Amino acid sequence: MKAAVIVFPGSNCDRDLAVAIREIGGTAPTMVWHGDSDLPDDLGLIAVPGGFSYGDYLRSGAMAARSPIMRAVSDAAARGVPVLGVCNGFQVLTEAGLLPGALMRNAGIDFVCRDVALTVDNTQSLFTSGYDAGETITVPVAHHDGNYFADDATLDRLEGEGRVAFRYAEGVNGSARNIAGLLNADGNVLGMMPHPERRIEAAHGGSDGRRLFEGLLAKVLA
Ligand SMILES: NC(=O)CC[C@H](N)C(=O)O
Repeated sequence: MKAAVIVFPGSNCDRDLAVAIREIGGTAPTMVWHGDSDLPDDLGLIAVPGGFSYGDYLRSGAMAARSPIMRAVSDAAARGVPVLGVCNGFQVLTEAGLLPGALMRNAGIDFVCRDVALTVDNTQSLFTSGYDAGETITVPVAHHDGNYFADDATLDRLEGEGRVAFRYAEGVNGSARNIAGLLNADGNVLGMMPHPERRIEAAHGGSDGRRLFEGLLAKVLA
């Protein structure tokens, strides 16, 4: 199986994701332009990268969610193909309706760019099996629209279904219930604001993000 990384005008973490997938999964992903209509066959993973797609105009991720390739991404997700959205990728996936809720402007208004502590809430998922239950990891964030919102009934349901993958150990951006990463109902789509691809080797200051790719890629690229 192969991986694909979707590239939008304004993506800036597409190469970082590609490097993580190539170095940890052993195979370079196919880079797929947003204007394409089709994805490669036999995909084991679709990665939607961070950045400022379409300059974050209208709302972060709103225009990218309506680009031609996202129809193919939605169809693939519905067939069970794993989809990982990081930062702007998470915003794109919520705007595309693949994940519930919305990512609003950070409560403190400012862009937040720093390492944050995350608790791994669900270690049973496809994406988080590389972590130990209750573990706290350190991964960087860099965003101005990371303030996750959903109504209380939705939040209760998401928590009850074990769909909160990662939580901020302390407040970062005003996110409801400190949600930093969220799974879809079938568990094959993960959106997360922190950047695991920016924490995969000692030169990055640590490798807590690496285990997400190790756990995930061993399964989906086999
Ligand atoms: N690093 C990123 O992906 C930035 C995400 C987004 N455009 C924001 O600033 O909220």
